[in-house]
Amino acid sequence: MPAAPEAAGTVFGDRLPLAVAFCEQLATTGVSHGLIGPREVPRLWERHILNCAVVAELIPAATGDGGVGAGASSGETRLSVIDVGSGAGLPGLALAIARPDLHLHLVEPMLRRTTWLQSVVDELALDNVTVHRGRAEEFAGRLSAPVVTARAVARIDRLAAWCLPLLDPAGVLLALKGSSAQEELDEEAGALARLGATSFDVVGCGDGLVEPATVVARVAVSPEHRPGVVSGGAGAGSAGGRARDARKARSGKSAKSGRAERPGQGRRRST
Ligand SMILES: C[S@@+](CC[C@H](N)C(=O)[O-])C[C@H]1O[C@@H](n2cnc3c(N)ncnc32)[C@H](O)[C@@H]1O
Repeated sequence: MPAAPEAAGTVFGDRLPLAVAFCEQLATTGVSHGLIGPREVPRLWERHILNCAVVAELIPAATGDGGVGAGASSGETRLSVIDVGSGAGLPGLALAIARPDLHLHLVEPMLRRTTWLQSVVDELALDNVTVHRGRAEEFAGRLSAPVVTARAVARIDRLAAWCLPLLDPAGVLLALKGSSAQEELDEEAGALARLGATSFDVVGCGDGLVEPATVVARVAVSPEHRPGVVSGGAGAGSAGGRARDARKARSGKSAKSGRAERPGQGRRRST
């Protein structure tokens, strides 16, 4: 197992032993259960654990009033975050370890993966994580939070169609992306607006901690946004969306109708 770099101490503080235990799980059972490739083991810290944990910079501190999603337990004072397509717990478990003031809801459809995720949660005795088995779309109206995260799950238009219905009013989707982030946002600006996004931008995280910086596509919804409402459709208005709509039409299924509002779009880029 690779040794924890110095930055890990800065990011995880007194929870570093939990991060080391997570790294151990990834390097052993994560590989043997097929959740992470063996070639990733030497770079687990830099490319995966730290790269994900630094996204905590973009998540506000819990205010004490809960910020609790529809699916979260009552009485919860931690800020809820939904991680869609958690896979091997990235970024969900890395964030839960770095930020005990958050409650992470890990949404993952594959049984093999949710079983592994739950075993890691139990092994590390994390009391701020709930594992949910299912596709993000199935949780619209059942689970919501002020922040939704996702890494390597889908292109931004499809991801927004799945994730924006999980956002509370004025909530934000943080999609960990590579260098394609700005291009994807530019290409899917219309689709994002139809899906209810009011602004989007690209931000870099982990300055001085990870190299290169983690690139995040940030998509926000308005204070009037209603959780559970699925507007537009995956890739509505995009070439991919039109192709999917055409396939649905040919197969006799109707494409989802869209709210055709076009709110203002932010395009600030900072790194
Ligand atoms: C390439 S993996 C990425 C896993 C992890 N986020 C990471 O960065 O290592 C994509 C994950 O998204 C999950 N996934 C695919 N479609 C999904 C959906 N509609 N809702 C939730 N998860 C989904 C897959 O099961 C898979 O675990």
